Amino acid sequence: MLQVRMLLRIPTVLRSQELIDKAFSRASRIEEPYFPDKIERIRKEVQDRISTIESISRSFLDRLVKKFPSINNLHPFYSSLIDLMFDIDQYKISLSKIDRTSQMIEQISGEHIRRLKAAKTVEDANRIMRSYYGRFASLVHEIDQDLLFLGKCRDYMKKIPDIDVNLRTYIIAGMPNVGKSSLLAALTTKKPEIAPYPFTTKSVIIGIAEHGYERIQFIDTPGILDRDFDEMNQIEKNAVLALRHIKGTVIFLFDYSDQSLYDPEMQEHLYQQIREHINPDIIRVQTKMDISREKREKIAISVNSEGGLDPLKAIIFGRADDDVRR
Ligand SMILES: Nc1nc2c(ncn2[C@@H]2O[C@H](COP(=O)(O)OP(=O)(O)OP(=O)(O)O)[C@@H](O)[C@H]2O)c(=O)[nH]1
Repeated sequence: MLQVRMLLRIPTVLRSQELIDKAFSRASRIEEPYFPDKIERIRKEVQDRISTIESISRSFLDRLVKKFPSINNLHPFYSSLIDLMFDIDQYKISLSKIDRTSQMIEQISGEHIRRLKAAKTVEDANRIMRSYYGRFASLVHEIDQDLLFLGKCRDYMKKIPDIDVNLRTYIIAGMPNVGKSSLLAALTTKKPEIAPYPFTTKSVIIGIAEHGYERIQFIDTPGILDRDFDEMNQIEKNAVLALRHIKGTVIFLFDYSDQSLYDPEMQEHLYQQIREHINPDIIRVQTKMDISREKREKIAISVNSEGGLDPLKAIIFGRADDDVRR
């Protein structure tokens, strides 16, 4: 939970030009009407402008460095998802460049303010101001690609679902179109998604069921084909990472109906792969009983018929210690 909150608090990432415009526009509003002596007035004005630009830009950059989570502190499910989508080394490099730029802004601001103190004429002061604006803008432009990259990371991270690692959790898995999303919808408060064709679940989806005082978490994963991890597409990899890193019991759905897109052997093989290599805590469940010719598994359900989920609910909510895990 903590990790997700961290992700949600990451501030909007401005592009360089936006940051420069923001700082310059705030600085341009500064005027010092109270100094009778012109050079003193201009000196004070330029100094205040430099300090304003420094403080606006540095507070933004420092906040980014502070609020972007350190990959090492994230729950492995999140760090592996981020790793799947982005280059983790680039993530670290971009954050450290931003940190360094903030320090350099502090340094050039100090230097220019010192030079300003020695300025004798209004022209000198204005020249120092122009030099500062130029140096500042080029420093910020240098991190434009880093800001762009981190902005994309942020947008992605905000979409990662909010998994509560403290709740009892079931992860619904199986081949495409077996009825995973329908089961999630039937067991929880999550509205069903329209899923007319395979691979419709693109990322991990969470639903919660309230049972007495307990909140039970269900995680719907994208359908997986039975192939090596390296051959999988990003969507299937999402499912495998959820299965690998989220602690919980897997509900593996078998579809033996005529509607099934995959034959029983393929489904069995995928089941065995998950049980042996990813998570041994796994329950076999046959779905779509209302349109299946025969019952092949001990737990057989249907989301479409009255009481069709009872055999599974007895296990989950009744906590019946089952002999169904093989
Ligand atoms: N008759 C019947 N149809 C079902 C049942 N469960 C799911 N379906 C249908 O099967 C189709 C696929 O269901 P989904 O829940 O989208 O399957 P999924 O496994 O989440 O699919 P992907 O996300 O694409 O892997 C839909 O048309 C559902 O309406 C069931 O118990 N009985």
